Amino acid sequence: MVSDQDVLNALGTVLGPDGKTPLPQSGAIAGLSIKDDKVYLSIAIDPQQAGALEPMRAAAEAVVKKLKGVGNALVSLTAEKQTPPPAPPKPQAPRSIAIPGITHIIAVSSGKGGVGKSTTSVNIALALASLGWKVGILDADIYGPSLPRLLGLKGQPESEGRFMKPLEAFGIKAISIGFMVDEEEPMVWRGPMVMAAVQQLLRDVTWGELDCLVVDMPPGTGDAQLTLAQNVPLAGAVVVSTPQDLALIDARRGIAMFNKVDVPVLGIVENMSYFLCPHCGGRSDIFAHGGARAEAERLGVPFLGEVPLHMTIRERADSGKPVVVSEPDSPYAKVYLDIAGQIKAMLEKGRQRVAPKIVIE
Ligand SMILES: Nc1ncnc2c1ncn2[C@@H]1O[C@H](COP(=O)(O)OP(=O)(O)OP(=O)(O)O)[C@@H](O)[C@H]1O
Repeated sequence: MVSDQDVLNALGTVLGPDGKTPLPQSGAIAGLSIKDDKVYLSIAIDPQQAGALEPMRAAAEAVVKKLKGVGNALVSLTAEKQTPPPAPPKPQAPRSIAIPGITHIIAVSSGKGGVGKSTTSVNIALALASLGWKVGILDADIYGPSLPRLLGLKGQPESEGRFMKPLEAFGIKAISIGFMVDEEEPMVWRGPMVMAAVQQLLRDVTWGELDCLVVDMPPGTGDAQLTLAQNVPLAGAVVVSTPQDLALIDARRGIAMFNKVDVPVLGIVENMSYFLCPHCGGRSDIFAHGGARAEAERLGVPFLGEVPLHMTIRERADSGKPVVVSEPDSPYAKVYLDIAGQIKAMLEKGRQRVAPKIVIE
């Protein structure tokens, strides 16, 4: 069967809407899905240009159809509506196709880097597993894939035909975008490229049956993050922030991004909320903790919990044995278990994603 990468390689010979940049790098690929031998591709364009860009659409369809293993290809031009429709919102079919076997997919995101998003993702994933769920984690952090380090994983995933077998640690399945790129090779990721790589990690991996797949998103709210939030069939998103005002401004942007694409925000986690001294156990509110709780209240999203800044959390995370599994009875593990419990309850209650409004021209 043909892969997303094969399709993108073939599309490299077709110029995108500006007539200069190859389609995969043009930023215009809005969606790609492959079902058996059928390829569905959508290209985002300015609706005014629908007629002029028909030859581009036809050329893209032709090159994909020519690929070995492709029985049929359907390429469509799409455009997000420029002016909001006055009609009341109606539930729509989800734009992104669900992944068979996976019940819920959640994103863990942060408005900026370095706030402890990956540490939080891994501990939440492990906490969900210890609450009895079958869990997977997908590290989509293009700027610094850290899952292998956090879970103490070594080696590459084995392939099973055209599928990749996820690695396993502490009972959860794990795959990282780090496996798809050469670390030595600098590369500029565009939103659609991230999406193509993530689609591959979502769909070409033998995840099996999962109650929840946790996606560790790239930090920030740019093009790559927006494309991901829009195209992965997310049941919800968790936003991680530190308590400083600046981080909270970024967290607010993150929440706005998910609101824009109608992904429900399951809540905010305040990481490095307060400092717990490893010697005397005393607590210091270094960054004037509590900002994220206030922000969550202001924005009307749930506040999931405060994770202290503590040596043990860092040491355990950085040595590949996160606190939730290495010190399950510690107060730090309890914080993550409590957060995971709230997430699990919300997902079980079935807060459904409402898909963004898309117009097919
Ligand atoms: N609550 C915490 N207490 C102590 N150290 C922490 C805590 N959370 C994260 N850290 C440490 O902070 C560093 C950055 O964390 P992490 O890699 O999870 O951040 P990130 O937001 O995913 O970063 P990036 O966006 O750059 O990938 C790591 O060394 C991690 O161990």
